[in-house]
Amino acid sequence: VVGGSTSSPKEWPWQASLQVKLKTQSHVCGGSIIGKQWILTAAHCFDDLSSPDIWRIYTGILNQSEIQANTSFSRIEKIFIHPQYEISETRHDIALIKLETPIEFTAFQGPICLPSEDRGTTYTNCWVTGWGFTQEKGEIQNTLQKVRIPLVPTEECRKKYIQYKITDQMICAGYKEGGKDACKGDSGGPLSCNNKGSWQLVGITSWGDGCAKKDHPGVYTKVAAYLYWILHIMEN
Ligand SMILES: O=C1CSc2cc(C(=O)N[C@@H](Cc3ccccc3)C(=O)NCCc3cc(Cl)ccc3-n3cnnn3)ccc2N1
Repeated sequence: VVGGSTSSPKEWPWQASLQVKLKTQSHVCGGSIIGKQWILTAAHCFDDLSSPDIWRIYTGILNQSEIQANTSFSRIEKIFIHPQYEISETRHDIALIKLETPIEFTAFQGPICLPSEDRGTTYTNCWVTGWGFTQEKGEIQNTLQKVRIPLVPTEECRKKYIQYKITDQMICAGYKEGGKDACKGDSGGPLSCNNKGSWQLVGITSWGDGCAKKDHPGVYTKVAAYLYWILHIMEN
């Protein structure tokens, strides 16, 4: 996250850190708890890391330094990639993770609501969170960062991204002057919006042209456009 600040404990209890252990272990993507056995994230996180066995899912943590050899984590039972997603494409950048065992909900880890039906609700209090870089040439942060970012109307976003396709299943967020944005390591994480006191998972951090550049908003998978897919997978 560029231009953000340090989060407090229990502020974003749905935020997960999706890590891969090969010879070494590292944070790869963010994710959001949407059920006791379910994490919603981005499909591109699994582009060449598709085996469930190499993943370690950490929930209820604020600092990466809390992760030691003896820190508990969840294993992946199954990864559901959206059927229309294509590797290194931007469309349908959404994936559901089913955990091997359900996690308990506490003040430190618990679910965020899925948005209600896509009725064009205007969200005015949206935040991006993650352990990603604070600048393009940066590094993974120890403490979970947060930044408030306004949504950008799709038509305006299309004007900024002429050479890309901004679909109706994407949502843009950013400041005209830049300076605040998601960045490397934040993808898969939540764009959380507080609507009348309840936090809703409006977007999944997906892609952008650089980080926090003027006239280059971040692009998020619009969760409301995938409600039927999400609920179908969770129910079956
Ligand atoms: O310990 C480490 C070493 S460095 C490192 C890099 C990344 C990374 O590039 N992630 C990409 C996505 C990715 C994930 C897995 C494999 C390959 C790529 C990302 O977050 N990308 C974020 C994409 C993005 C989204 C928005 Cl909304 C706005 C701006 C951007 N950015 C544009 N340029 N940089 N960020 C993830 C974890 C990492 N952990």
